[in-house]
Amino acid sequence: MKVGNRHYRTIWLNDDGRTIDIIDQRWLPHEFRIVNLRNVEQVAVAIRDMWVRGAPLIGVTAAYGMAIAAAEDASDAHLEKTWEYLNETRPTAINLRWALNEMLATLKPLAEGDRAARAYERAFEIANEDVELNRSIGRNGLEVIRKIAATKKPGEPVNILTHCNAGWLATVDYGTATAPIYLATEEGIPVHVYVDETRPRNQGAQLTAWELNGHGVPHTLIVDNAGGHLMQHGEVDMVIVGTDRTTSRGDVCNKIGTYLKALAAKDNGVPFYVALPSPTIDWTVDDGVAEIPIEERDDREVTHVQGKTEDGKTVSVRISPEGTPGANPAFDVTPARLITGLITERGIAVASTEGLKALFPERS
Ligand SMILES: CSC[C@H]1O[C@H](OP(=O)(O)O)[C@H](O)[C@@H]1O
Repeated sequence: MKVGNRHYRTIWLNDDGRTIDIIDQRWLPHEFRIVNLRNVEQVAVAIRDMWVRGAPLIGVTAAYGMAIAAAEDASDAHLEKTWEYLNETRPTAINLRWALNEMLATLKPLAEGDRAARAYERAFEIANEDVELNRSIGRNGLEVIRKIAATKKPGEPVNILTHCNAGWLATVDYGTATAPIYLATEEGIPVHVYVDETRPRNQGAQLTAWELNGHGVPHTLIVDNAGGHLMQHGEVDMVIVGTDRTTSRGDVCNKIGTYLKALAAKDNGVPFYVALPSPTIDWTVDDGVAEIPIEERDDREVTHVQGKTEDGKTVSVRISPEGTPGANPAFDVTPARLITGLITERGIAVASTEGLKALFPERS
């Protein structure tokens, strides 16, 4: 996506042809920092500590991590050890395991001497596939926005609420939930986005707001707890969010707080859509609440908040008393019954086993 007058992806191969460069998202919106990841350990830290985040981007970063590993030592043992090491970085987004499996399946049939080159090639392919999947999600989601726009008075915007960041920063480019918003804006359909701040890591306030600003999309930052009130007062025409893992029956695991938005949307008759590329579907899992591991992050993310001082320093300050512990589940699961539609690269599926199999018959 364009940042100033330059087009960026969130991750790319460094000119040295071996290491990878990423946008270090911890410093946005105040600083746009690019960092170079030189080895598998640095890739693991970048994923675990959310220098990069977002299910598809986590997967692509891990894929490049496998390529760096293959360049170090292309033996089965080293690749399998790297698989384990990177798979442990974050437990919830299925794209991480999907990408690692994809890389192992690509490399193991090859002679060791051919593995490194193919690994970088495959990682780059996965990155490009992500961009194409997101463009398709954008086109399919645009239909939903167009239909709502047709019910509005001329010039009146389609009011969309989104939670966390499922934008281009969560993927290689375009995003999932934001892709239809970007296409609608480019087509001249008036849209306005309510951006949930998304405590505790504030991906909405710090990342989605930054993205929408950069793309000229009208938006308003709101506290997470305001969404239900806005829906009660007819201020929200639709909700669109991303997902870190969607089950074979359409249960959706996403950033903590998504479930509460879905409940409010159901109670107020507001359409609730989830945008996802098919690698985010975990066909081996049925009941999301019972089966999806929910990442528990450091409670310091709850007891402290990061911001920028007036003199430009990024600081983290405590907001609760010393000694008050925090609980920090990073995701929750929205049951399929609360979801209006799953916007995939192949079209919009009803959130059900049958709905997903209709779009992905090869999974029947
Ligand atoms: C397009 S996936 C985006 C998804 O990932 C985010 O989680 P995190 O920032 O912790 O990686 C959030 O759940 C987004 O909806």
